[in-house]
Amino acid sequence: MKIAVIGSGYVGLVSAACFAEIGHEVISVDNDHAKVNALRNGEVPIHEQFLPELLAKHRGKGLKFSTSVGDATAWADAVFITVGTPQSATGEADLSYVEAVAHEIATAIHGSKLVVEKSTVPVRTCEAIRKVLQLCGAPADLFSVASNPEFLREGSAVLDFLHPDRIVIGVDTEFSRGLMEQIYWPLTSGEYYKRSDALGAGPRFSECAPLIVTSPKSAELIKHASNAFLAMKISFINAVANIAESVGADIDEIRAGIGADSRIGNRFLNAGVGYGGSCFPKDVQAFHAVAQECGYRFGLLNEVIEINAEQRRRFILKVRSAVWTLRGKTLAVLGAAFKGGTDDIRESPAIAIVDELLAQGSSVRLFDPAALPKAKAVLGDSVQYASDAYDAATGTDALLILTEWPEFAQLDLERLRKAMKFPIIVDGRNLYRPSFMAKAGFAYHSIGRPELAAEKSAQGVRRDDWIYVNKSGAASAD
Ligand SMILES: NC(=O)c1ccc[n+]([C@@H]2O[C@H](COP(=O)([O-])OP(=O)(O)OC[C@H]3O[C@@H](n4cnc5c(N)ncnc54)[C@H](O)[C@@H]3O)[C@@H](O)[C@H]2O)c1
Ligand SMILES: O=c1ccn([C@@H]2O[C@H](COP(=O)(O)OP(=O)(O)O[C@H]3O[C@H](CO)[C@@H](O)[C@H](O)[C@H]3O)[C@@H](O)[C@H]2O)c(=O)[nH]1
Repeated sequence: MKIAVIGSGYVGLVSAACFAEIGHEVISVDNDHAKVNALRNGEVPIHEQFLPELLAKHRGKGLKFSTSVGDATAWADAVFITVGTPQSATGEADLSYVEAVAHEIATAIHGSKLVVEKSTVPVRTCEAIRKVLQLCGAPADLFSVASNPEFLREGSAVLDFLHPDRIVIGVDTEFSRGLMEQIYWPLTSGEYYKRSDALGAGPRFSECAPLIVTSPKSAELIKHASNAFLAMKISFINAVANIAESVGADIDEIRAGIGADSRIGNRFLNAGVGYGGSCFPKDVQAFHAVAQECGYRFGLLNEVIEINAEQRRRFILKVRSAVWTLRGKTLAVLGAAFKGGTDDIRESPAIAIVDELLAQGSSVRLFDPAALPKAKAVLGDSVQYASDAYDAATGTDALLILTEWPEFAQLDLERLRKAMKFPIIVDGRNLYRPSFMAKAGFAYHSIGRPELAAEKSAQGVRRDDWIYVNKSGAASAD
């Protein structure tokens, strides 16, 4: 099958590489000429596991790059739209990029064509795309429009694409259903997983990817509802963590107790500084706007958003409690990305927290394994950039963990403690057990878990005298 993928960002590039991996001929298109040139020259614009390997394997063979939507559309059987749908000033999704691409596609529809909407969009966007294509002169009998929402997560995008929990196709013609089924057949039949070079094959994954066939409108709603539900899970556990914190209970124990109920499950119940990224914040807002437009007041989503915002504010107060006053303090910050495994800082809680710490008079020494170049682009020289976690910790009053990178959960604590002026850690991702950290000589503060005094006598532990551990989670006076 010949597939054009319009937009070579996180979703477009990963989808294009994976479509090539499962045997299709693919053109990945972007209107950013520098990006396309870089891709042609073998550069990989984003940090994503297995993406460099897939690009190297298929570049110039099953996978080509272009800046022309028209040429790629004219050549392809199916054209996937994967451009951004950012949040507009009023909360709803800004569909101007999708619309612009639809205009370009329309002019190149001369033979039978399937247009597939893969960006995250409000319900009825497929309908709108169909109208735009017709208005721009594409003959109605030559094309179909389908919805195929994408559920990949950054950091594990390639494996998520190749081993999905489900593939959702929203179709309303036999033609579009047939083509979509053909495109995903290597995954839904399990043929891909039998290949000796299949990525990520093994007992962790099922033998065939489940296919869910719906109407385009249902598919569009499935995507928004999925993201809103996952965001709700995170806000829910964060709210429970705040209650646990106020009474000295332990959110880890609570999560295990809740998650053992198979109707609930324990995934996506990690308390922390709240969700970020390019999807949840904008998609919860956009879904709320969709509900409003349908005449339904979806107040639950407002609460999800508010709890998430509150979580960042509470974290700042927690840091302030731990170091007494933020003014004049030097803080090590581990993590800039919105989550571990990615260099993406869009809507990152870490960046928002760093901004607030700076505003309240602290200095920051920042380290992230992948996101420093992107962090530099927004933070400039307002912070110092460290070469690793220990460099970041050197001479600091406290260390904050803001991103759940696996390597931040395996730090050499003795080395860290020696590097710091005072052994204080405020962990916004609950990466360590409090009892373990107390034994390692740290005043360790985390989210929704009991605070234990440092056990070892170490330089700076005398500070425990004035470290104010406020059980209600409220701020101490500055
Ligand atoms: N990032 C994720 O993890 C993820 C996962 C699932 C769904 N989504 C959704 O997928 C969509 C894309 O997200 P993303 O993170 O890949 O965005 P992105 O910003 O990383 O990439 C979008 C790309 O589209 C290109 N583009 C914009 N207009 C274009 C045009 N007219 N012609 C050609 N290229 C054009 C941009 O240059 C950019 O490279 C969004 O709707 C998002 O909500 C994202
Ligand atoms: O228990 C958890 C799980 C996640 N997070 C945070 O939630 C945010 C989002 O994480 P994640 O969902 O793993 O990353 P994304 O790459 O944004 O993926 C989400 O958004 C994508 C875009 O729509 C969807 O395709 C995915 O299915 C959906 O998981 C990050 O800030 C995480 O730190 C938590 O705080 N606690």
